[in-house]
Amino acid sequence: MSLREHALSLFRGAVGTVRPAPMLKRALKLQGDGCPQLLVKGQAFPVKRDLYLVGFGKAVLGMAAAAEEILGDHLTRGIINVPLGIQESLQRAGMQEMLLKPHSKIQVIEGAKNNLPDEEALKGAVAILELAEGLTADDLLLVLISGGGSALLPAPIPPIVLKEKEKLTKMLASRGAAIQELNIVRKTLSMLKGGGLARLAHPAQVVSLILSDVIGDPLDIIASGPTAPSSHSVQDCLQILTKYNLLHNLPKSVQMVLSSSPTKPPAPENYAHVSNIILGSNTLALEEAKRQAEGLGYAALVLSAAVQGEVGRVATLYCQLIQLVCLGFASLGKGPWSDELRGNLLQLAAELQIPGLDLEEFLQTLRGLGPDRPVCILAGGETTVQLQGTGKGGRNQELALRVGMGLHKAQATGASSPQGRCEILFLSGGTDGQDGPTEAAGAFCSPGLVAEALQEGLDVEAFLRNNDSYTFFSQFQGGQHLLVTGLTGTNVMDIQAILIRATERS
Ligand SMILES: Nc1ncnc2c1ncn2[C@@H]1O[C@H](COP(=O)(O)OP(=O)(O)OP(=O)(O)O)[C@@H](O)[C@H]1O
Ligand SMILES: O=C(O)[C@H](O)CO
Repeated sequence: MSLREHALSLFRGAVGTVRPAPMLKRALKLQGDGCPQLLVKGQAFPVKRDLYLVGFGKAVLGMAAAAEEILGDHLTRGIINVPLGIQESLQRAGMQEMLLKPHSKIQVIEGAKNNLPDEEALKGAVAILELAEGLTADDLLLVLISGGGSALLPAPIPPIVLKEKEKLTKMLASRGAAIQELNIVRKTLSMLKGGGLARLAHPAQVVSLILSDVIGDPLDIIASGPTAPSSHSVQDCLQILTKYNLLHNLPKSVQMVLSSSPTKPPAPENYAHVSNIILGSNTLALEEAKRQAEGLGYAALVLSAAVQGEVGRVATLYCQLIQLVCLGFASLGKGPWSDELRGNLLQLAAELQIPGLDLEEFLQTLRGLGPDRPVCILAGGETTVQLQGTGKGGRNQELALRVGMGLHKAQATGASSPQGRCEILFLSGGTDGQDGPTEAAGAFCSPGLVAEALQEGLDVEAFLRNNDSYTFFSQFQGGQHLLVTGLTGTNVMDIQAILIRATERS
């Protein structure tokens, strides 16, 4: 099998493990008929009376379909808020298993066009709020949460109206606020976010099943943490509004809510009736890819599930890592060149501030692998692209193209480049199957990409300048280096795989 076939199979395996149906079937069970119990990853929750389900997020339709199959007649009623048009597009894609059955007890509300809160999403949020408010101590509320949940669960604290909240969110996003910052502000202005849903559902038992699309899987940030205790105060929100120069332009309603917000978030004791359980994450997807890579004979290592930073810097990090592995294959791993490369790599990793990454340790493990086995380095997270051009692309395709350019430059500068002794493949893909506004999930690249593109009259630098990675990959060698999976129905950010094997013994 080619490296490319291996990479594709690893990507599919990683995504497969966090698809709603297998993920829920692994984690959720209902046991006993007389006094049934919900079992989630081994934790038991008695269903004393009624069992309700609510959900919000891009992957929630498939999660709800799988959950209803497991819960059967024990489910009393449910409401889910999902993206506009999702039922039709899943139907069209032939993904029947992600759709609810004809006589489902779960009501589906579609809204949040373009991932922005709207009247439909508000209607759904109000329906969920009313359901939660009416629960008793004998009820159990199962909450399904995935990325995109924030826009699908808008419930602004009066007198704030939806349009005002939407405008503020848009302004924060356009000024470059990170998802953590955006969601801290959303939590402060919402009745349901920041633990609000869980507090409203009290005294019912609340069990939330979460598919994480945020680096580090922070419960209080994913979908703005509607069932998680918030560690943020109104002070944090004010700081963010100040940082983005928005404090002095706030509508009266927002000012009123901010000035009457309690200075401290509700204490953790208010959440004794709640369990938040992460069912799927980038880490889980990478673990599966690692397992499968080992099965294919690779020495497989996970670099990090939290790779973040400007796409060009991240591409450099991957190029340098590839160089180091190839040096190892060429038995050139000791000496000044390697030390310089190592130093650069460590400095770059420090700059990128990848949470939890101990690169020194990673490099040591890498070095200990020995020269004979093919190497698979896996990583995940989300890069950022500062759009300069007007082209069509996504962060994964741009990353792959930049890695291709980096490897080309490294090859051109080193006469005895260690890359010559290695076969190398890089893949980056979005686990949701859609990279930016394109039909592809990502792209593959290898060191020959730039030179081969030139033979077809394609100038990679020019495509990069115009953020036109999708157009490049569509044209280059008939589009065969695009990763096309179609919508996957899940989302745990992006995944990268680097596969390297020696072509000759030195
Ligand atoms: N022409 C382009 N080239 C490179 N990146 C682009 C381009 N156009 C948009 N993007 C990037 O695509 C991203 C938006 O796409 P996408 O919807 O896949 O990501 P998202 O909003 O983070 O959603 P999700 O988390 O569901 O994947 C933004 O990060 C944006 O910078
Ligand atoms: O919905 C949201 O807030 C984002 O997708 C992060 O979870």
